[in-house]
Amino acid sequence: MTHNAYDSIVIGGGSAGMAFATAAAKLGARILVIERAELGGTCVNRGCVPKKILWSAGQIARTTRAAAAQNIATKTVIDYQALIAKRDAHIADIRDIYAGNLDDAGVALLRGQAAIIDARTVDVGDTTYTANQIILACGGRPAEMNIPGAALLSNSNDVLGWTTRPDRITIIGGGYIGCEFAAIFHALGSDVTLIHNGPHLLDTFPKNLALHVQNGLASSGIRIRTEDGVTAVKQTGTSLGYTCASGLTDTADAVVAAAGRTPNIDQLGQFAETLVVADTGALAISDQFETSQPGVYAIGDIADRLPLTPVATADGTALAHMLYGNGAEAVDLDLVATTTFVYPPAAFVGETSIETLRSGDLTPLAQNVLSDVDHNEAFYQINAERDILRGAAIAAHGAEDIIAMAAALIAAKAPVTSLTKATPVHPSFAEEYFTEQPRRRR
Ligand SMILES: Cc1cc2nc3c(=O)[nH]c(=O)nc-3n(C[C@H](O)[C@H](O)[C@H](O)COP(=O)(O)OP(=O)(O)OC[C@H]3O[C@@H](n4cnc5c(N)ncnc54)[C@H](O)[C@@H]3O)c2cc1C
Ligand SMILES: NC(=O)c1ccc[n+]([C@@H]2O[C@H](COP(=O)([O-])OP(=O)(O)OC[C@H]3O[C@@H](n4cnc5c(N)ncnc54)[C@H](O)[C@@H]3O)[C@@H](O)[C@H]2O)c1
Repeated sequence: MTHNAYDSIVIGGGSAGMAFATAAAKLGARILVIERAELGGTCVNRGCVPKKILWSAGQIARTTRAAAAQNIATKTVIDYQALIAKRDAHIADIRDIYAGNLDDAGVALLRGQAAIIDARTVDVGDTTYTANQIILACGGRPAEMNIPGAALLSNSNDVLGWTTRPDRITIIGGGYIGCEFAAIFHALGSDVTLIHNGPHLLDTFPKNLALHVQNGLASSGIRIRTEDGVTAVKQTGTSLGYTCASGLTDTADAVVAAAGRTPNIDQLGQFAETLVVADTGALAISDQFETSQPGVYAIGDIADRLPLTPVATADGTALAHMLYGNGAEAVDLDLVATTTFVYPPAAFVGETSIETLRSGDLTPLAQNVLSDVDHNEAFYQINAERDILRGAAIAAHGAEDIIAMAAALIAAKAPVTSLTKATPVHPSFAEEYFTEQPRRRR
């Protein structure tokens, strides 16, 4: 049977697909979304949302532990099962809201695994659907590791599905996911080892910020092994035994692979093999999100952009306006703020390898009374070019919010002097770099 009632077929109901579909439908287009699993995709079900809820619980555990160490509170132990139940109920609500949003916008939703037949045709099971454009918003999945015993490894999907917390966890890969899981599970009470193949963690972050995070994780009690990797895993009684390239052997209750992600291009049928792939492994696209096949577009993690939710969402919305509205521009990747949710969170935006106006480690006055027993110092770096703000890196409580303000100043090409014109709050972290830094420079 063939259905031909659509302007665009969207494969994938995650952040990118949802944003495109609702925006395009509101512009009057007839849209079909095909989703094989839960609406909301990675971010809602297996990424940002469940992770940030665990991170928040870890924050509570750390703060109360610090307060208990200073004899001003009793220690709090997080009930992991209750936390997971509450988290999953919250996620189910988000999925319902997403289904309602599609319905309200008049988007048709089909559950199933889609395969592209040609630039206008998609099959789901025995049924064929055609449209003027096909939008690939299929996201990615955890990269598999090709080592003996790989089947014993957990990936980020498994970790965020855990209903009990392992006591001893080893994590392979010191990128966003590895650092976040290490910080969160250590905060919740697990013994954590983090093994990374590069010279330092977070190799896509400004080096000073990455080293600050690494020192913080290490001084909180996480064992970090750089320039190493896991070469084999095996079952050893009730634990897992593993061997490293360096020759080290150890055991853990869970060994987690956090060694990158693979775009879901290979699950779309033979036609997808004709699409040109960029060096990153994601689909090469034009400024208008078109792949190498005219009429086939790619947005979100499957496209060669930045694999972050706000980029997926903004690109989805932009493509809808390009195809059905008055046009739009893709977001400027140089102005995307990003954060790794460790303690405190570490964020950066813009150009951080040019002239550093000032940078340093701080123990903010505002936090002294309740500073954690382990490492909890803040870090900041402000970069400028010819007295125009160009970049910022911050590790501090609230960095994920502060960095958005820095991004706005940088987008506005604000002069460095704008930092001194406004007066920040006291006591606060902001006063340390908003006020003192430019004044000291003069
Ligand atoms: C553990 C973790 C934590 C993260 N934390 C953050 C964070 O804090 N902040 C941030 O900005 N980003 C974070 N990310 C990244 C963020 O989740 C992704 O960038 C974002 O979800 C990408 O959205 P997407 O729509 O491109 O893909 P997805 O959300 O993966 O959606 C793709 C959808 O397509 C469906 N699909 C795939 N193939 C087919 C097919 N053939 N047929 C039908 N359906 C198909 C999938 O089931 C899926 O639902 C995190 C990622 C992970 C893994
Ligand atoms: N807070 C956030 O915004 C957030 C959180 C999680 C994920 N994400 C997104 O998801 C993407 C994927 O995250 P990720 O952490 O899986 O990937 P990543 O690419 O950020 O980090 C993976 C790291 O693992 C290391 N590695 C690879 N193979 C290894 C091996 N065999 N042994 C030891 N180390 C190895 C790599 O050097 C790399 O630094 C990120 O790039 C990011 O865009 C964002």
